[in-house]
Amino acid sequence: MTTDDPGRPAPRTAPVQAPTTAYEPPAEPADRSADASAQSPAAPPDAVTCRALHYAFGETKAVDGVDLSVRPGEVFGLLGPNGAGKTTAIRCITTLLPVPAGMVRVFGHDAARERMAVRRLLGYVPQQLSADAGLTGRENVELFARVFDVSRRERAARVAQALEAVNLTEAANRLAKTYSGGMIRRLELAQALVSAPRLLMLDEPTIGLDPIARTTVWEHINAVRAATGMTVLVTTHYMDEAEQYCDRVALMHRGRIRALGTPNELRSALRARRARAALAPTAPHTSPASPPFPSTPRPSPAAPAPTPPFSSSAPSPSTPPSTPPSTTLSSPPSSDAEPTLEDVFRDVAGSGLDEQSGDFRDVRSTRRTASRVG
Ligand SMILES: Nc1ncnc2c1ncn2[C@@H]1O[C@H](COP(=O)(O)OP(=O)(O)OP(=O)(O)O)[C@@H](O)[C@H]1O
Repeated sequence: MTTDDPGRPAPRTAPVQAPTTAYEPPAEPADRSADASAQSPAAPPDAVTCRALHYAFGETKAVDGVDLSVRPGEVFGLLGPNGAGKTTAIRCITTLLPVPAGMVRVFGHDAARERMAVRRLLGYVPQQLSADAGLTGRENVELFARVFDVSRRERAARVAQALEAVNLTEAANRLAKTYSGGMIRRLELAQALVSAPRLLMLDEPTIGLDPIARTTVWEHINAVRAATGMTVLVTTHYMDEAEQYCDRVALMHRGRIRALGTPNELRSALRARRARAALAPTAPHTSPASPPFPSTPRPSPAAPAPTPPFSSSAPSPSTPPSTPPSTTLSSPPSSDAEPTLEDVFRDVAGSGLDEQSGDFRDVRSTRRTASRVG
């Protein structure tokens, strides 16, 4: 592990830098480490390597051939609409869902063959509530310390450190049921941190929180990361969070990764595609070179918490799907505006995003998560 100055904000750039090519559809992700065998034997292993990862629930292909590598020390964001397969991928990496040998490695350990070794390296904050409302904050963290086999000698100090890291020392002796949504998320973070993980996995860590609580959660994540060099793998619906806090992101849709790179690389690649499209001869729009749909409106400032851009496109019985504007390649809509990450997503995911993202189960589970912390 590397040690940085804990007082300094975490760097936006991953400590381990290797040239990355932003993905351009329809090719496979161009990330240099998508192929683990490309790493030299002497190179330190990636924090996470997935090779052709797939997982199905019956007929539903939740994850459908994902190749990605998360580098040690980076904050890696897995983005996508409801039902994209983010949680399933995360659960495969945590070993909670079984996968065949060779598909997932965590710091070089195979998730199928070395399950316990993988688990010892992980801290995991699931979408579902993992804190016990009837216990105090401290008791909740102590419970996790025991479950994760923190030695009895170290336990009290580690629990105190974890609570301190998320600014819950003062509230530690209160029952968790008296905590606000933001405090519960921070408590869950303390639970995950108590085992001093090398890889922290967070599934929608800020869903349902107000903007201030969201920022606070991220500040704590970043402070711990800066102090310990831990790697963070996070799923989120919030594009703005990904832009601000993630070194690299993978955009996931229908079980597959559609784009992978730094937010800047992905935006630049879209800018270049739009420029090429603008130079091309006029033709009816059939390619994903320009966004087929107008951008999702930004959430209303009056809303208690920002609406995830993706969930607003979930199917609704009363809202018909938006109609694509008729457009040509020589006049892509908003081609001169600076593209956002959401534009990139719409570009690579195409028209399926609005109409078919997330079924009832997916939307319901997101809403449940949001309401239980809200
Ligand atoms: N336990 C399950 N049984 C059956 N199907 C499931 C189960 N869990 C997930 N799925 C399906 O697998 C697909 C991927 O779901 P997953 O929860 O991984 O997506 P997600 O991107 O994490 O979505 P969300 O943002 O809503 O959490 C969806 O079609 C979902 O309905």
